[in-house]
Amino acid sequence: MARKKIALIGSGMIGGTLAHLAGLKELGDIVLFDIADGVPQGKGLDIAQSSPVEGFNASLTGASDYAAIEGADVCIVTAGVARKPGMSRDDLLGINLKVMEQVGAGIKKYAPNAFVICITNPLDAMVWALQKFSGLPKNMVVGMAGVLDSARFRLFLSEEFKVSVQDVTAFVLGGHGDTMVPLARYSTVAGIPLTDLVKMGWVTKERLEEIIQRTRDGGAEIVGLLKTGSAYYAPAASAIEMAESYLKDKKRVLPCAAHLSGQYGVKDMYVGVPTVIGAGGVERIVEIDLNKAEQEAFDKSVGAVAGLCEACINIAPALK
Ligand SMILES: NC(=O)C1=CN([C@@H]2O[C@H](COP(=O)(O)OP(=O)(O)OC[C@H]3O[C@@H](n4cnc5c(N)ncnc54)[C@H](O)[C@@H]3O)[C@@H](O)[C@H]2O)C=CC1
Ligand SMILES: O=C([O-])CC(=O)C(=O)O
Repeated sequence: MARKKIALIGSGMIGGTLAHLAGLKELGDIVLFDIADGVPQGKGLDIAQSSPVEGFNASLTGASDYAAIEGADVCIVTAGVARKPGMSRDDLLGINLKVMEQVGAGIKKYAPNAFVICITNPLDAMVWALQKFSGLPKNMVVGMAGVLDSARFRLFLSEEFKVSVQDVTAFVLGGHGDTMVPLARYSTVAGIPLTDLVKMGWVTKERLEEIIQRTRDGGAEIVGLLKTGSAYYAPAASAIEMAESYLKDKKRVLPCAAHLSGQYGVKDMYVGVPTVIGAGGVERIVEIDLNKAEQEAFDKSVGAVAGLCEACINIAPALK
């Protein structure tokens, strides 16, 4: 069986890490694309030279011409700019929207059958715009954020409880911004909801709220430490988990920014919700029951994303 083809559009910090992980996991042959000529070629060659040592088989090439992504099975988009200390993700909207227009045209022309995972920020608005610019089916274009935000929540919880990260599950819904909604009721340690763990005395409500706030600020915490850009190891690992679920038809239940057409009362927007990712792309949107407080927090987050989509339409009226 021929290998799958994975196109990485944007070969910066996340793009390079994606290429390394996709190689190590033998997900397929990898094409790195970037407008910075030499960077995708250099990173591709460097990672290819690690393959004899690591023992993986994959071709890694770099390109600055969209023709190189022709026939890709998966495209992972990180093209654009990342924030620096003092900026919010939303400050990136204007510049990254223009990048999404170019990327959308490239994917439409050369990889119309791909499963597309957008990572570029502000995530929910950028994936929404990318789907429209590319014209690909809505179930084949998805945004990565919930897996990362949930991974951060899981890590912080595992450290608090001194248990394995493997035994902690978490769901973070809503937009990938300050209004994201980490759901205590649907996050568990070995199947026990956090709300029960509060009753069992494992953690106080106040401490749990601190952990939830740290999760919401997870991206900013790393931007503040790095000073030159934002997180890339965990974001890359999260997108690879999504790509693998598609390529291997694993049907993982993962929180992703997915196109909603009435689910959760939301129409024609991308917002983080639990999804099933398999060979059919986003095969299902899982509609969980939200209590009043959870619904209010989700609605507030949806409102923030709607504002960003409006801002996109003001810049690019064709998105309407
Ligand atoms: N969704 C999420 O959870 C996360 C999103 N991000 C976002 O991912 C994006 C990428 O982050 P990094 O890889 O750290 O940034 P980076 O700056 O290291 O890489 C971005 C790359 O995009 C390239 N690029 C710029 N304009 C382009 C264009 N028109 N066409 C093709 N390539 C272009 C640049 O040359 C650069 O190599 C940022 O917008 C960042 O905010 C970062 C972490 C998590
Ligand atoms: O914080 C940022 O700018 C990058 C990001 O989205 C994250 O790490 O969650």
